[in-house]
Amino acid sequence: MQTGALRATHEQPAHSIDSNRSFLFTSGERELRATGIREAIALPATGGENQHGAFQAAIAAAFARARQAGDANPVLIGAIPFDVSEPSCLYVPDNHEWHTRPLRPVVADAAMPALIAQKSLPDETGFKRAVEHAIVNFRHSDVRKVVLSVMRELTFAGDIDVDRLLANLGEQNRKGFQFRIPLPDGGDLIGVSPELLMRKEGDRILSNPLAGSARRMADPQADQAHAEALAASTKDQYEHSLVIHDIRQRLAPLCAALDVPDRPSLINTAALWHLSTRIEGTVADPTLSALQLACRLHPTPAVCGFPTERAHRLIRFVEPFERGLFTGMVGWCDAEGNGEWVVTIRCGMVRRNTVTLFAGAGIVEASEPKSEWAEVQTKLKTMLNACGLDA
Ligand SMILES: C=C(O[C@@H]1C=C(C(=O)O)C=C[C@H]1O)C(=O)O
Repeated sequence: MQTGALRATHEQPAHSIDSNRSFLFTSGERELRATGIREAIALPATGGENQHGAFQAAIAAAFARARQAGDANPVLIGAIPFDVSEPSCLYVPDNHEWHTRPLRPVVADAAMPALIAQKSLPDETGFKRAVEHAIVNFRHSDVRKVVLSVMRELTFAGDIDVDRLLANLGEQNRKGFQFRIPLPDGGDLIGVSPELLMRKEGDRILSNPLAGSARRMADPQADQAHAEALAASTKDQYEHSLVIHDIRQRLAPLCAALDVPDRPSLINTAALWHLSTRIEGTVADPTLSALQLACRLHPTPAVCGFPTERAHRLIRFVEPFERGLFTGMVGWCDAEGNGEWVVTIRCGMVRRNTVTLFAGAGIVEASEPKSEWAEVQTKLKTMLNACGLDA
């Protein structure tokens, strides 16, 4: 087979993964369902914005093989980690279909097995210390923002029904992008992301970064007050503006037109309010793919910090765990370059009876350790609630 060299080093042989594994990606009223693994691509996405680099060449070759095998319009679906030098988790599935999303019934949480243990890494003290460390670092360097996160490991009394958990997740944010991606170790990455990194359809592109967050409240007046306070917060506006500045800088040279609103608007999920900016444009070279453009933006200061490289170094220094796929990107694309890639947040890895959750928060000089801890706990709620648990 032509791919021999690649497979030997970076690709997971398809036969080592259960061919019945299933994939899901939802977007608005549409959902992409796929089954079976025609090919798995683990090649790191380093240089992924470059059309002629090894990564894009491997994907083009996989599409060509799928077409040769009779799939007229193959898709690529999967996830790319936060650190693009780590293996990708991408697949060309055997079969895929687009559906209109069914209206799912609310599923009773009682179906989840009992929680028997949970652990946060770092714990509250460790996280607050990391935030303080970052704030001190801002005063002595030109790093302006860093996103720090926590990992929560949950152990249940029995195996998790992934379909049931996914159905519960859908209730947390119907407007969000739901996903399920099989992991090479037999687990599944699942989540419901509110954040669109890149959508491309023909020559039109859309990116909808989020940064700046506030907790939703049960009382409508208090909820509205939280939203207004977020919109008026200088700290959150600043955090947001660093993301928009970076995305604009990266996209502008590639676009014939680019519309970046002057001020963010507010969006919400069941648990959170966010500052949001819809950046729309037209690419100058229509052959640029959604995945190339997503690789050009990733990791944005919404999940890494600013400036990117130095923030990334600070994360490696202070975070006591590997992020893996968390704060990477997840989505799909076709051989014509259309596709959607969202930021891998509000997510977890399900492996038999364990669920590993992640959440992060953007830290700037005006941040307070206590409120940043509260923010990551609120972000964990999306997945915790789907597991039938309180934060
Ligand atoms: C990192 C996460 O979220 C990111 C950080 C945000 C913030 O700092 O306000 C908001 C949305 C996301 O870009 C997460 O949910 O885990």
